[in-house]
Amino acid sequence: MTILNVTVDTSSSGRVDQIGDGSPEPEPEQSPAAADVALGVRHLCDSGITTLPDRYVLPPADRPGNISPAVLPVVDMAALRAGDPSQLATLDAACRDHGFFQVVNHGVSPEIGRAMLEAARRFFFELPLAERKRHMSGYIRAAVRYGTSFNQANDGVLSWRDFLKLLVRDARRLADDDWPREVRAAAAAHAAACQGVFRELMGAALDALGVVSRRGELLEECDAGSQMMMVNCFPACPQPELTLGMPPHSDYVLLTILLHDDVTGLEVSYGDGRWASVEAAAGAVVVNVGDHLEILSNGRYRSVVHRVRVNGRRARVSVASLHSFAAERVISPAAELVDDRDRPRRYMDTDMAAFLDYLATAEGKHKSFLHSRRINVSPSSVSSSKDDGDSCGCQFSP
Ligand SMILES: O=C(O)CCC(=O)C(=O)O
Ligand SMILES: [Fe+2]
Repeated sequence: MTILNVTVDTSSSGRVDQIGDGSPEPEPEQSPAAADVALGVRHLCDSGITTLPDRYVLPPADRPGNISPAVLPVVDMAALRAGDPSQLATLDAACRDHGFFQVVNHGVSPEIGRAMLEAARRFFFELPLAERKRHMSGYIRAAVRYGTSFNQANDGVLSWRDFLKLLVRDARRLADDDWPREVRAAAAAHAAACQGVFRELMGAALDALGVVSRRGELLEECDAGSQMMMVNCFPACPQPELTLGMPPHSDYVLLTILLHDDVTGLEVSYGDGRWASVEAAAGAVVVNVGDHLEILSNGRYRSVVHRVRVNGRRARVSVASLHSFAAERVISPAAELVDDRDRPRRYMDTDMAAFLDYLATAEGKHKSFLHSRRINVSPSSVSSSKDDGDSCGCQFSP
């Protein structure tokens, strides 16, 4: 996988770490409080705050409330590899009805994930600010970017999150010299493992969708596509009930492979205002469908809105590996999934320019990009009655 001449880094929806949100260094005229905010939540915690600064306080309607656990479908990768048709049906249903699922028997050594999380913790919690700051950058194509919140330049309310973005520039030489040396080896091993899982799941998803004519070509595009790892840090928060670690968003990619520690926090939307918390079996990998796969599948698969809740007692660390085609590629519904009779085309062509245009005008509305690409079709002309037009919603009832 090589990402050359990429104008904009591919990332998940709504984030501008890839677009450049101005200098994260505090401006000289900023008040000390503003400067602290720009340096991230990890730094705010070190400064000894006991209440949540106003910039992080969400309006009551957007605060996290009571939720129940989500029951994520389980996809057995070993059975998929063995060509078990019922497992392909399980994957198909998971992408269609849930958008999130857990993968077991993926073949990735648990040591790789453990080492990645340990390296992330060392980076965020052991490195002094002066060291971490060296990786702060406003340069949009930086292979490394240390930042805070979600879309720091546009966020009306900031998110209780710091992150380290690691762009994979060359899949054959993963240990990028620009990546912080504290995480380099662990991140390279983890990135390679995620690529393998992504490739296998995409092959199976294309089979399940019946995308046969261009299957090989599309998988080659996956191999030559984009990968970015977002290493997220959600420190323990003084008033967790007033804020979020990540606001509601969907991921602007084909698939996201998610690794997190034993602290819960990820929540998925039912699409009707209710949320469910994601818990995966030990050793399982959590995977979610992104906007590009929803479009490629012409709405058969769902890119589900999710968010992260923070915790009053324990810090949480997660690593999202975001995978798609090359960043400059136009994404359209697959030809096999569109016809003039009962499967009208449901999405406009989408590219990075459309995404950036949307972001520039959509302050805070991280979750609506996909909706802006939808073509309204009358329900009577759609064969699948499953999709009620709200692509955010999913089914997680036990
Ligand atoms: O921390 C998590 O569990 C989710 C992170 C996430 O949604 C993302 O990085 O896009
Ligand atoms: Fe996400």
